[in-house]
Amino acid sequence: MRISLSSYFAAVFLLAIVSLAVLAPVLPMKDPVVMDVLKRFAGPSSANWLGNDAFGRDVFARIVHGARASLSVAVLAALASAAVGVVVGLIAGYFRGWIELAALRPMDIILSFPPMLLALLTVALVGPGTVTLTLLLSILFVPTYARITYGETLSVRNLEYVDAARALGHGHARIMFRTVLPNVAGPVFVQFSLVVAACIVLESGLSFLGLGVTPPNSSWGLMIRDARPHMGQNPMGLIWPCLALVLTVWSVNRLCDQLRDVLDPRGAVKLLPAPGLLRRWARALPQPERRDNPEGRLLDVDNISTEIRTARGTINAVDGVSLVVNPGEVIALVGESGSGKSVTGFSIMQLLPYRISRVTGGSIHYSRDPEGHGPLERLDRLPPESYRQYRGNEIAMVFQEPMACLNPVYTVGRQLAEAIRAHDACPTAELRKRSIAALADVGIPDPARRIEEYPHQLSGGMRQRVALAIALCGNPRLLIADEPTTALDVTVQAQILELLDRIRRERNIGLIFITHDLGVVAQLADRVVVMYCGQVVEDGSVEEIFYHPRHPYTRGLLDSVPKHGELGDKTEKRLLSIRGTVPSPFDLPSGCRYAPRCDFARPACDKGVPVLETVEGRHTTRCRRWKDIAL
Ligand SMILES: Nc1ncnc2c1ncn2[C@@H]1O[C@H](COP(=O)(O)OP(=O)(O)OP(=O)(O)O)[C@@H](O)[C@H]1O
Repeated sequence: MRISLSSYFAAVFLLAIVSLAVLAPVLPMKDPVVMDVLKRFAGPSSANWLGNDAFGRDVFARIVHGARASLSVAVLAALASAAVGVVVGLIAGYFRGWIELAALRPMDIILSFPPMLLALLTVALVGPGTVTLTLLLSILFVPTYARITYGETLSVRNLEYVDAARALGHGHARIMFRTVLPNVAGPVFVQFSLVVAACIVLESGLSFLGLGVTPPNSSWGLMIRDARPHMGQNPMGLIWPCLALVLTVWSVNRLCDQLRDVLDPRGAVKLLPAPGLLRRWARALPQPERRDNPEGRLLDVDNISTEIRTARGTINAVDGVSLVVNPGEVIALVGESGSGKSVTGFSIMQLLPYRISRVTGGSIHYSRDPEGHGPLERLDRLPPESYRQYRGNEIAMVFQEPMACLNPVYTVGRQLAEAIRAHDACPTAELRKRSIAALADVGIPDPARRIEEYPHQLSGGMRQRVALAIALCGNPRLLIADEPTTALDVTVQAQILELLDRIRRERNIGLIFITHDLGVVAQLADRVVVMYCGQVVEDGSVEEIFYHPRHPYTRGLLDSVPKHGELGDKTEKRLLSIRGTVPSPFDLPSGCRYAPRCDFARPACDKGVPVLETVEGRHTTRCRRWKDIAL
């Protein structure tokens, strides 16, 4: 990134003025308060570089000491207000609800007062002085930071990389400060420059009015106040403090603007350390209910329903879904867009859209025993803090769009290191080695170089491999992959599928593969669960689903797949599409939800929702007519 010449100038000017201000007491300078009436309005000389003011005081010394007062008040106030405002904005935007209300209302109250009026009132009541001024300015500018951070947090909090951080089992504080904050830091930096500038101007204004820094101390506002009555006689007395003021304000703005560009997205802001305490606390939280696991299942989702509240009303995005995953087994969850596949995955991961959705019924059990047959633990009743023990460590998730779920401001190495550290206390010296090994494991060439790169420097396929490497850092035994290949081209798609298959076999991971592409399913899955309008309409082995479908919707999906030799002659015919469209979740048919689009529907199909009937073994269908129709 190119740094402009004006930024260099701003940096040099600020460095000079700040150094002078800090070192003022030890520099061999004139005393800024000592008067010499004989030198009244004397011009610049080798002894007095910028001349003398109306009381014969050295103007250069007063400018430097004025910088000390103006800058310390402004920077301290801007930092204090930033510290409070950013935390308030983050908490309000991240948690929302009543916390949002409680955090933001006081901000609105402060904002409703014009700053100058409030400053005048307070200083008039408390009395002028540097400490009062700093405190006052700090309070005045908290709301501006809070509102900016709040707005930015709202736009970031639902992005996939925040979900991915949750999926890794990170706590709220860690997500807020290490995932969300770096992504909202840009506007906060710009705001910091504006607040410093505004504080310098306000301090000068109040000192000019005699309500800020008090004589004999020096400040730029006081200098302007002293020079104003003599501006005809000695215009330079006014120009020097004004010039110092303008150049400082401009330099701060310029520099913060450039800093924002440097830090986002190709730099990293160092933030709070990992809250290990929260992790330890999570281990002491309520433990799940247990039940026997004679069949050795890894995951047993039984009849879960999930509702989502929208502006138009509440929808049952998932309605009585059951599925079972055994260790090392691949379950493909297929169906058209909006059939509830992702919501099923999010329900298992407890990553449903915050506050607007919840699992309303059914149960989700998971076995932590790597040997199988260990007890099944009930996850759906666990409080979120307890559930975090499972996310990342036991159950991980990869998402459709890797660019959106990788944090754009961190290098690949740092994101891997975070993921590794989230699961075990890996020593810093080993982190790099383990990050490189994790990348090599997902087939990334030259991993030592790649860990130094940012997500935008990688191809789509590589990003997905990185996302997978991050998801695997906690050695999960169940992986939910939500359309991980949809955003990739066909060749890369095939490579990612091969990779998933290899990793699954090597680690005996159970995989729920969410897709709308039956072609992909044939390559990877052991079983297929077909979903339509939030319900499972057919569940069977790959052979049963591909060669002996027992639901007309499954047949329709199969007919929509482009010709694939390995699927047998049934698909080697003209490409068909299912007529009609998926019904709106607000207006679902009262009987079989597929009936309006089904070529085999009879009037009886509209009466009551059909139940899942067993065809044979674990093969089930939600079609009343499966015995009568030839598919
Ligand atoms: N955050 C949300 N707010 C409102 N409705 C939602 C939200 N997320 C999902 N839905 C609704 O829930 C239903 C199921 O959505 P879901 O994303 O699970 O479908 P899907 O089968 O995964 O589709 P796709 O293949 O397009 O991802 C849809 O009707 C969808 O509109």
